[in-house]
Order: sequence, then structure tokens, then C-alpha cells
Amino acid sequence: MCDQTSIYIHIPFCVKKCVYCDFYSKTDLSLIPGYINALQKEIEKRSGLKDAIDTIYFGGGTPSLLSAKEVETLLQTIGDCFSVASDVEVTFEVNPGTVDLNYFRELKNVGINRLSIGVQSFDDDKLKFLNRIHTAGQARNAIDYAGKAGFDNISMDLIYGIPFETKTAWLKDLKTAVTLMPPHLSCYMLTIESGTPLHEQLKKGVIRPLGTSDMTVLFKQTSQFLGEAGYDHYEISNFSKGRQNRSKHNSKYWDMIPYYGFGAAAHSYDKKTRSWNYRSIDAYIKDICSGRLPVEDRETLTSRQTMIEMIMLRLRTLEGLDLKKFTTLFCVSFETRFKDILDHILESSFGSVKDGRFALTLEGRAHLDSIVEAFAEKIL
Ligand SMILES: C[S@@+](CC[C@H](N)C(=O)[O-])C[C@H]1O[C@@H](n2cnc3c(N)ncnc32)[C@H](O)[C@@H]1O
Ligand SMILES: C[S@@+](CC[C@H](N)C(=O)[O-])C[C@H]1O[C@@H](n2cnc3c(N)ncnc32)[C@H](O)[C@@H]1O
Ligand code: SF4
Repeated sequence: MCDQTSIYIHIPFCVKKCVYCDFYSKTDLSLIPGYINALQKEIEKRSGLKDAIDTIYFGGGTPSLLSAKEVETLLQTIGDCFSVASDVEVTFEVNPGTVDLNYFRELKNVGINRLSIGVQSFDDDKLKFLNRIHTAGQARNAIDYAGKAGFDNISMDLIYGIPFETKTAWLKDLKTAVTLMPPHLSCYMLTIESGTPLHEQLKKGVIRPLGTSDMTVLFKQTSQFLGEAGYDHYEISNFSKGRQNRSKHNSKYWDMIPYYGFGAAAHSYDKKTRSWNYRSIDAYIKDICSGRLPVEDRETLTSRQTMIEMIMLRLRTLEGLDLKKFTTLFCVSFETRFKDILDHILESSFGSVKDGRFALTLEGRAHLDSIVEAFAEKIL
């Protein structure tokens, strides 16, 4: 029998960098054809016909900078090198400043069946502050085109908690989002990553980030508002209309199911080992063209690392951690191993144990980082 697995393809190109983003991408678009060629070679080199691929994800960077022909070429190579399921979910990330109706029709024709649209906000001032290449009008058009081209599996990315953002302003963004009725929404709390222009602004005192308690208010407001609008808060940043509209691909990350990562800066996981490719387009292409795999490094997870990772990932989700599965994997019951922390969490209503699963409440998820840290300290 085939093993179910996934493919992630990294497209490290952007028209310009957004002030908050530290995902790997470059603005030299002339490198795209050579990169596609190298990607094909990497896929061929790592081919695995015994693996049944049921999700494929084009992420970035900006996948929507590729021509539909280039996307088709990559999907054909995957089809030649892997056993792709007939009902495979194929997600494609889109920047609203790079698309039109015809492009979406072409994407549909070459086999893309889920779009993740990087809207970020419907407020032009907020978009300008973030250094996005598009306006709110273009974001609305992108959603409209996606529907007209026949996509029904659409997700929207939004960012909240930028400096000076108020509860009212964020609520306005959420209200606009739900009127467009996407079946899936990702709402990300702004993180100020070191090395980004936003971090520079912070160091110079040009911006003052929102405090933790203001962020917590926005996080809870998001969950409450989207809950009332019919969305399940199924992962800390993700919301869907029913189970059928969850991201199958990302759900696999939270379930620790193996995946292939192709391209510069892409990560792969095979149940025991994590590996990652060079975070440089030049180094990636050079290795591939010399017949080597472009792996920068790999680490085999110890049982302790797997335990931390499983707790960290599962506590992000609505369903939480399967206690029986934990005992089978680690030969110790979760309740015994973490009695003190668990008692504290249950007493303070930050979590609950139901039907053999330990999950955080909304209040608990608002304190996810410190809760995960408490578990990690106990494991190390
Ligand atoms: C890596 S981007 C790729 C999507 C596409 N390039 C775009 O921006 O339209 C995926 C998503 O991550 C989120 N993101 C990236 N950096 C972030 C940060 N520092 N804080 C919060 N969200 C972030 C954004 O919502 C973005 O749409
Ligand atoms: C921030 S999430 C956005 C998910 C989107 N909201 C959705 O529901 O489909 C996706 C980003 O994570 C990063 N990413 C995901 N899987 C990856 C992998 N295997 N290797 C490297 N980066 C990855 C990419 O930058 C990608 O743009
Ligand atoms: S958020 Fe998207 S468009 Fe902006 S720099 Fe990051 S990957 Fe590129």
C-alpha cells in the first residue's frame, strides 16, 4: 500500500518585500526560468512512486508570479515522479497585485483547485504601511475573479495587530472579509521578525508595537466574531466553514504527517528527520546542476524533541492532543508525565480533557506560547 504524503513547493520570488516578512524570497524575477528548471530536477531526483500524494502546496514568496505554463510543467513533473491521488488538494498562494481573471482560469485548467489569497487588509492605509503592492480594490477583484474562474475552495490571509490598530479597525476588516464569504480564513497576529524593515523601525522608535494584552483582545475578538459568522476556529490562526473546508495540507503539519519540501528554503519531514534546503536561490541551483541534493542540513528528532513538537502543534488545534496516541508513542501517560502543569491548566480553565483528548480553551490558546514553554521546560 502507498504511504499518504504531501508536497510543498517554495517559489522564492516577490515583486517587492513587505516590511514584516522574513519568508525567503528575492525580487530578481529574471531567475525564475532557471529556478523552475532546477525544481524539476530536484523533484525527479527525489521521486518516490510508492508515495501517494494527496496534497500539493505552492507557497512563497509569490507563486502567482509563475506563468500557468510553468505551473503546469511542475505539476506534470510531480505526476511523472509520484503517485498523485485523483482527489488531490492543490493549493496555490496568490498575491492580489499579480493576477487577473484570465490567469485564474488558466490556473484552474492546469489543475490548481484551492487558492490562498494574500489580502492582509481591506484598508488602503494599512496595506501601504505593510508595503503591499496592491490596494484593497485589487484584493476584492482577486476574490471576485477567483469565484468567476470557478474556484470554490478559497482562503484569505489577513494580518492583525499592526501598530496603532484599534479594535474597531480590525473588526471592520473582519466584517468586510465575511461579506465576501470565503470558506476559509487565516488571521495572523503580526509578528515583528528580526532582520525585517519593521524591526528596524521598532529599534529606531519609529513604531510602537501593540502590547500583549491589546493583542490578546484582538485574538479573542477574531475568534468570537468569526464564530458568530459560522466559522470554526480549528487552529490558532485558521478558521473554516465546516470541516470540509479546512486546509488539508496544513492540517498534515499539525498532525506531524511526512511531507516533501522542494525548492530553496523548503523544509521536509519524514517522521524521523527534518531537513531543509539552502536558503539561497544561487546555492540551490548550483547544487542541483552539479547533481547534488541542495540540503543545507538535517536533524533527527530525539524522542524529547518529538514530544515537545507534538504538544506544541496539537495545542494549536481545536481537537488538541490524543492522549492514547501520546501514551503509545512515548510509553508514558500524558496525565502522569505532566500532572502539575495539567492540574494548573484545568483549574484555571485554560484547557480541558474530553473524549480522551486534551485541548486548550480560547483563553488557554491566548496564552499558547507560555503554556508550550512550561511543557518544554518539563521535558528538557
Ligand atoms: C509567506 S506569505 C505568502 C503569500 C503571498 N506572498 C502574499 O503575501 O500575498 C503567507 C502569509 O504569511 C503571513 N505573514 C507573513 N509574515 C508575517 C508576519 N511577520 N506576521 C504575521 N503574518 C505574516 C501573511 O498573511 C502572508 O499572506
Ligand atoms: C503562512 S502559511 C499560509 C497558509 C494559508 N493561509 C492557507 O491556509 O493555505 C504558508 C507559508 O508557510 C511557508 N511554508 C509552508 N510549508 C513550508 C515548507 N515545507 N517549507 C518551507 N516553507 C514552508 C511558506 O512561506 C508559505 O508561504
Ligand atoms: S508577505 Fe508575501 S508578498 Fe510580501 S514579502 Fe512575504 S512572501 Fe512576498
